[in-house]
Formats: sequence, C-alpha cells, structure tokens
Amino acid sequence: MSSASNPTAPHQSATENLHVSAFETVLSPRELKDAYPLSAAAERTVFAAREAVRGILHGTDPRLLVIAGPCSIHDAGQALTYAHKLAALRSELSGQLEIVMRVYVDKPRTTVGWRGYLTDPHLNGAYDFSGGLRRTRELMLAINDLGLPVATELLDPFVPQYLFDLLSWVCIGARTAESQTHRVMASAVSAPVGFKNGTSGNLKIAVDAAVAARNPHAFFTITDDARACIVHTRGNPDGHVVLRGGSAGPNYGADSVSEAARLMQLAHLTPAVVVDCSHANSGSDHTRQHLVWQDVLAQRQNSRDSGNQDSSDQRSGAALRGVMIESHLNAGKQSIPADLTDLQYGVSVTDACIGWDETEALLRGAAVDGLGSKR
Ligand SMILES: O=C[C@H](O)[C@H](O)COP(=O)(O)O
Ligand SMILES: C=C(OP(=O)(O)O)C(=O)O
Repeated sequence: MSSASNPTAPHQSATENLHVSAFETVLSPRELKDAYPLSAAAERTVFAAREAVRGILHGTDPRLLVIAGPCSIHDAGQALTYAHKLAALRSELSGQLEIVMRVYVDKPRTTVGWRGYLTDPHLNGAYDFSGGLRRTRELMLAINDLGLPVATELLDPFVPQYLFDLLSWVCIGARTAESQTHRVMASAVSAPVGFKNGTSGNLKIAVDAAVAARNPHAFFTITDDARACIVHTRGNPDGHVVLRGGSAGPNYGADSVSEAARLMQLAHLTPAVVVDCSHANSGSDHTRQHLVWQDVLAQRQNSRDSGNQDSSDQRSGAALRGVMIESHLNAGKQSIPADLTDLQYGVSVTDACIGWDETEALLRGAAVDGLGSKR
C-alpha cells in the first residue's frame, strides 16, 4: 500500500497559498479498504446493528440503544481491551439493550487541542493522517469482528469515504450540526445519524439538521480512487436528536425531552431522542453521568406507568430511545504528557470518563424488566 508522500512546498503567488506551508498526499479510500477489507463477520455486525438501531428509533424494537465508550480513542490496544469487555456485556444484555461502542477518532475542539487518533495518531502534532486512517480502520474492523458495533462522530467531510462501511451509528456533533456540509454529508450516510443540539443548547439546530439530512442532496467529495466527484444522495430517513445540554445547563429532563419530541413531530420526524449523559448534561463532571442515566431510565419507567397519554412524562419516556455515556477502562481524564510513557493506562486524554466498573453497573442496572425487552 502506498503511504503519504513527503510534504511538498506549495506554489506561492501574490494571491495563493499565503498561509500554506506544505501539501501532502494521502492514501485513497480504495487503498485503505484493499488493505483492511470488510470481513464477513464485520459486515454481519454492521448490517444487524443498523437494523436494530433503526427498529429502536422507529419504535418497532422496545429495547434501549446504549452508546458507550471513551470520549476519544488514543491507544488501539486499550480500546480493544475495552471492546472485549463491552462485547461480552452486549451479548449478555442483548434482550434489553442494543449496545454500540463509541469509537471517536476525529475530535472537534472549542479552540485548539489534540484532534484525535485519526488525525494525530502519535499524539505528537505530526498529523500522520495516513497512519491514523490505517490504524482507525484496523481498529474498527477488529471491534466489529468481535460482534460489537461501532459508533463515531463524523467531522472531516472526506473521512467517511474511508470508513462508512464499518459504522452502525453516526453522530454529527454540537459544533457542526448547523453546518450544511455536515447535514448534506449525513444525507449520504448508510447508518442512522444522531444530531446534537448546539453548544448554546439550541435544540432547533438538531431538528433542522435531521430535516435537512432526510432530503436528497448533491455535494463535493472524493471517489474510492480519491478523484474529486459530486455525490447525489437519496436522503437519510433515520436522523434523530441527541440532547447534550448547553451553555444554559442540562436538557435531559422530561420537559426538554418532551419539547424535542414535539419539535420533531411538527417537522414530521419520528420523535426519537438519545440523551448524552456527558458534556453539558453532566457539566463535564464524569461523577454526575450516572444521575443523567438514572433520570433517563426513570422517564422511560414513568412513561410505562403513566395512564395519561398526553402527559409530559409519557411523551418524554416514549421518545427516549437511547442513551450515551463516556466511559473508559479507568475513571477520570489526563493531559497528554510531553513524554508519552507517562500516560496513565486506560484514562481519557479528552473529556473525563467513568471507569469500567461503574459502566458495567450502569448497564446491568438498565437491563431490567419493564424498560423494554425483545419479545
Ligand atoms: O468531547 C470532547 C470535547 O468536549 C470536545 O472535543 C471539545 O473539547 P474542548 O472544548 O476541550 O476543545
Ligand atoms: C464532542 C462531543 O460532543 P459534543 O459535540 O456534544 O460536544 C463528543 O461526543 O465527543
């Protein structure tokens, strides 16, 4: 497989490339897929998980979608250790929960910071994209091969061409849900896509994004051979809303969920909501994620117990289809040290995560009768 070529200095004129220091070629999607082809086992995982997630979102499968995993991947070995644990729990709890692993490799930043395993796999600012693409595809394949489906945030508009076939659930994040580039890209995604509310807490951004992505579009991208092309899409019918809180505070409560459901209904979308227990819903304090988690479960329970079909509890519980947690092998977070041998094992290098023991306890606690079981 060819790899990235050496960076070349750009042609500079009075009006061009004034702020560009180098161009560097990168491997094509086909080269990457030839090196790491979709295995039969991974294809089965992805196909079945997408069907299951669609069933949950559209209300034909009563189980709870759970998206769990690190805020960001920074070490493939540690991610696989986590995946083995989660895969075992997924098969044990599959009657009640559809568990998908967060494998987030392209991180949006508020200003600057480490941009993720795909962009900077060596965590040193070298931006070895080709190495990051190889490592990411190899890791996502290995996780799918375990029978554990993969969820990720799509940030860079060309990256999906390299990974689409491995993804069972996709997120468009709070910083990009209002971006047309991301909305039209989502219209092409073969998996269900969740749109987050804006960092301000603006919920309409997410609903508008799902409406935009449901429609056909045409946009610039690259073919498998990395030629520039226009792709024409049919629209994604499985867009939904992910509530992550905002600058005014959390938005996981019954009133917020019910308002999201109302706006989705008005827009002729299936009212399907996923609650992110982290980010502004926990004030980025991992020790508070369990409070959000318990509230989501209580809303689902209340909805089942409530006789009043028009109550806010009933509406919110009925719309709540999924929950996301940021979870790693060990709790907390760490800064990336100058000497990478100083990294603590299994601890997030971006937002703080809960540890494995708490993750297992939360997942087992959710898999109780009455919250939705596969018949
Ligand atoms: O999910 C991770 C972070 O919340 C997101 O990447 C933004 O991080 P930052 O505000 O630290 O840049
Ligand atoms: C960046 C993330 O979330 P948000 O877009 O909600 O900030 C994330 O889930 O990693």
